[in-house]
Amino acid sequence: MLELQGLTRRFGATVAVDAVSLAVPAGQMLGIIGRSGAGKSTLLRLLNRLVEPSAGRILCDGTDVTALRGRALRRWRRNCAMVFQQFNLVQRLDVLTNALLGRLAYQHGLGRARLLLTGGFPAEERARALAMLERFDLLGLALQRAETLSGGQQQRVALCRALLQAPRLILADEPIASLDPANARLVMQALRQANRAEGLTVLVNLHHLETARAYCDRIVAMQAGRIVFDGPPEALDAARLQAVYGLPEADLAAESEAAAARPAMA
Ligand SMILES: Nc1ncnc2c1ncn2[C@@H]1O[C@H](COP(=O)(O)OP(=O)(O)OP(=O)(O)O)[C@@H](O)[C@H]1O
Repeated sequence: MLELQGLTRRFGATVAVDAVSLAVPAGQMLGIIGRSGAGKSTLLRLLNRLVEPSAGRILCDGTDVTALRGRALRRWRRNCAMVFQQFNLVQRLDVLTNALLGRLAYQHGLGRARLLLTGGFPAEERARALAMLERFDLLGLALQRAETLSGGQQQRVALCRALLQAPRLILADEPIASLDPANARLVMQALRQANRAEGLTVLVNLHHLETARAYCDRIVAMQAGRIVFDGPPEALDAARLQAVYGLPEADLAAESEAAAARPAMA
């Protein structure tokens, strides 16, 4: 169980995440929606401690994640695999090596440096990565450079890399915002499959309510850093959405598409 208690993050005068409290049972696939600037990315970045909270706590199975330091913090970050809108693959490396980078989280010091320099991952790890690629229908591309792949294929490689990290949580920040509908579907199916098959908890930021409805167990809607809806997909109908955002679903989708077209904030 992941628990956020009054989690808050301020950037100067902006309250990006405002006293968010949320309990996410293990194995749940949670979709987070909201208008641009609602605080969705900041919330995910708080969870893996890429961003530090201004107030509040994060607990995972009773452990205070907000207090972790050093090796324990590294272990937590390994437990939280991130999937990004722009895939973040190393373009000049092949697909197999990109997937294997998920295993780097288990190496430190000299061992890590050696792997980075030589790419010489042990046979057992390579076999594991190949099996993962096969599972997501990418085996035939294993030796191709990442830069030769379509966006949808790249995102599925990024998901393989995340799963090879053997995480407990997947934090996916608008994973399909740069993809066409067919590729978006494949990536969402892959994410859902990882959630179901491995019981992984998934928190996924999405622009499209329809996608969140189709794939998630639960939807949280954010506005100005706060949670304004939290419930099952079927409870978030058009009327409720209009009440939450003050605009119809079509306008929300159009606004979200415009936001996705803008370059992501570093
Ligand atoms: N590093 C930062 N420095 C200053 N302000 C920031 C920073 N990161 C986020 N913000 C601000 O915090 C608020 C929430 O931003 P965030 O990126 O979390 O929203 P979002 O819902 O993910 O938006 P989008 O869908 O456009 O990515 C915005 O007002 C944003 O400008």
